[in-house]
Amino acid sequence: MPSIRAPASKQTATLLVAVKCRPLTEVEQRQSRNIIQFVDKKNVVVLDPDLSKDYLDRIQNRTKEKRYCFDHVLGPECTNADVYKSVCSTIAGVIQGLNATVFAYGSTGSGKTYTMVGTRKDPGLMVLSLNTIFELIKKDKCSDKIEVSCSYLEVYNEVIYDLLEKSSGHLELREDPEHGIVVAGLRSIKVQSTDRILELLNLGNSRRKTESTEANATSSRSHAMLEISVKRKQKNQHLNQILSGKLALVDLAGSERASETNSGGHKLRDGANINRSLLALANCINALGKHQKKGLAYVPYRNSKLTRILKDGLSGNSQTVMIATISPADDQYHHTVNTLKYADRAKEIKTHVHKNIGIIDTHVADYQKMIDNLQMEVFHLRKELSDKESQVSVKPVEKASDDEIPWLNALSHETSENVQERINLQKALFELEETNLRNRIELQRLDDAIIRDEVGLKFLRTR
Ligand SMILES: Nc1ncnc2c1ncn2[C@@H]1O[C@H](COP(=O)(O)OP(=O)(O)OP(=O)(O)O)[C@@H](O)[C@H]1O
Repeated sequence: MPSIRAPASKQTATLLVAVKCRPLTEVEQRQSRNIIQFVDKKNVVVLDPDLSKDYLDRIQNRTKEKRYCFDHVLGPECTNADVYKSVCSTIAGVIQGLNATVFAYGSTGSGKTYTMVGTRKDPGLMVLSLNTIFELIKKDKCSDKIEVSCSYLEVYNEVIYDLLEKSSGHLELREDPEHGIVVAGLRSIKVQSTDRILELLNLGNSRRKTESTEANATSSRSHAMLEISVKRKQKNQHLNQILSGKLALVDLAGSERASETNSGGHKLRDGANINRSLLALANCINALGKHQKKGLAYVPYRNSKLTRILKDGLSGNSQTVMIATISPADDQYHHTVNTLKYADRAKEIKTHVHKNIGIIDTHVADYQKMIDNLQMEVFHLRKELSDKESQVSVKPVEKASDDEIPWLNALSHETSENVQERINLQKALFELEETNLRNRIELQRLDDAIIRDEVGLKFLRTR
């Protein structure tokens, strides 16, 4: 396993928020009115669904009309490829060791699954980002070894299931000191092409819990997360480095009111759990939004499995995109405004992005060998440096006669070359000493770990 080093540099990123409004469905076209107006590519207006309000109400601010501004707003005519274009800048970093999270948030039937998974004719963000990752890997010119693997999970009724396992049991979350929150026992499958991931994606989707509700014929009753992890093994003269980037694509279940979905029994319980985790997510978004405005605030990540899984995407090491999906129908006014209210708060959220750089486990003996080689190199460089220095001070100049001038010119040229070479050697020496020092620290760390293990073993044996 690679050990993750402290990041070299962190960059603060702001959560990117895009709003996608789906078209009216056939039924809605007959029964509902469109209340969404797109002012431009960033501004959207939700009209008051009450048509009886007149001009006077409007100018006296008595209407429920609301105006919002986001990074991108996309109307019903936009395809998933258009949505993808506006958020794809976050995806490319994944093959360079950065983390990215894309999640769709919105009420039941607003188009989350359509945006994330899509259809054959209009593939969703999961498929489009996978295409990008494999295209980038194909175009990559360096000789690094790149490995792609994927996992797919769902959170249903506050229990985590592996969608890539036929009869997955309940999985638990574990806090790992190096990798943060991990799902213990989740299957991660190595893949070599988009087609293979699509196969796994379809398989996972077929296992996902869906129900027909009054609000949506194929309503997702669980939150699903597809995670693509890209490991790039870099080899240089002295170090075996590994860059590991992750892309998490999340299709949340829809928030809903029991009365609207006309549910009872287990459907009612599903709904309550879905709402509970979405409420926890909304509370985290609220707290994080305040946190940016007024200083530190408590963020209740631990209130649901969903928020614990999304913790990194919401405030940790990740470039994050929120796609807020809305319906244009007037009877969805409250849901639409609610979704846009949270999306508006999410604009304030900041994350801290840095590359995940690890060192591939190297045996202690290999480190010793590396240190020996580096010490030999340092010795040779020192010797070369002192030889050059003695050469420069060989011939004292007394008086320059005419026939000595070419010789003096040559000497001056040689001196400046020697000085340059000395500088280069000095630089190389510094670099080698630095690498040497890093290796010693790693060696010390490994020694400490061995001692700790031995003490642990002794303790166990004496019990
Ligand atoms: N951009 C779109 N273009 C055409 N149809 C769409 C679009 N977005 C959504 N739809 C249609 O709207 C309906 C609901 O969409 P979808 O199932 O994606 O909603 P959802 O938000 O995932 O709902 P739930 O939370 O209940 O799972 C579907 O019939 C889907 O085909």
